[in-house]
Amino acid sequence: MSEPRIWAVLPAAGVGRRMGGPLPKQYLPLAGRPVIARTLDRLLALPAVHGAVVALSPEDNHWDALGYRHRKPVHRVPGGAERSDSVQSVLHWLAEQGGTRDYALVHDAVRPCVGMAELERLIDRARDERGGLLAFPVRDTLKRDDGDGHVARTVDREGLWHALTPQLFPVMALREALAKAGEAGLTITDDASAMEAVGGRPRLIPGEATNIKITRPADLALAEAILVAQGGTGA
Ligand SMILES: Nc1ccn([C@@H]2O[C@H](COP(=O)(O)OP(=O)(O)OP(=O)(O)O)[C@@H](O)[C@H]2O)c(=O)n1
Ligand SMILES: C[C@](O)(CO)[C@H](O)COP(=O)(O)O
Repeated sequence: MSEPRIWAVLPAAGVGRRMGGPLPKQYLPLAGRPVIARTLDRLLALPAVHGAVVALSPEDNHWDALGYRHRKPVHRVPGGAERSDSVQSVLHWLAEQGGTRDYALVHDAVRPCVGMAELERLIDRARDERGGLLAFPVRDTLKRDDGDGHVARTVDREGLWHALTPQLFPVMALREALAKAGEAGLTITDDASAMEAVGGRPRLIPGEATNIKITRPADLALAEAILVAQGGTGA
């Protein structure tokens, strides 16, 4: 029997409401190369990653124009209404293609600054049933508001982490967890929260604050500065 493979799973079917503008943010140029192409380049550079599956909006008319090519396989599937639906669509496809023993390395298409060291750390430490996610501890003092623009109290930040992507889980376990969370009507903003909802305790693997998600316009300049600092703006 062949070894289980790791697939990069890229939810890329969002419209970028907070970014605004006509072009979805995953296709915006970042230091001269589209965001999604930079993200794919980094994930596919990992020897442990077999290939990628990208979830695109059914209305997407930008992917083909991108002409993304790689020596590893890159597949596309239709995404869904929510990020979790897009991830689920990829997992269904992988299961249908015989990937029931494989792993999903789920990564936002709009996190192009993910570093090779943190990627390798996640794969080294979380390639098992428990799985894991990149994250970093909350550094700032946290305030709870009173709903009227004033501080109600300061929140203890001890033990709180920012959840990043990638997040690494077995394809079938994540598929089942997302289905159960959906049936229960839970709001699932990341893949780990679906695993948690069915009793999982994913590993927190130290990630970098530079692994930002491009969400708002100012994030583009920040991402470019991070790429320059990493020495990684080459197209
Ligand atoms: N129905 C959706 C919604 C989001 N995503 C993807 O999930 C990632 C993280 O989501 P987010 O930053 O929230 O992207 P958008 O949904 O595009 O942004 P916004 O919430 O501002 O509209 C992005 O790569 C986005 O394309 C997806 O595949 N399918
Ligand atoms: C998946 C994610 O990027 C982890 O931080 C995040 O949960 C997406 O959150 P958003 O609020 O939908 O942008």
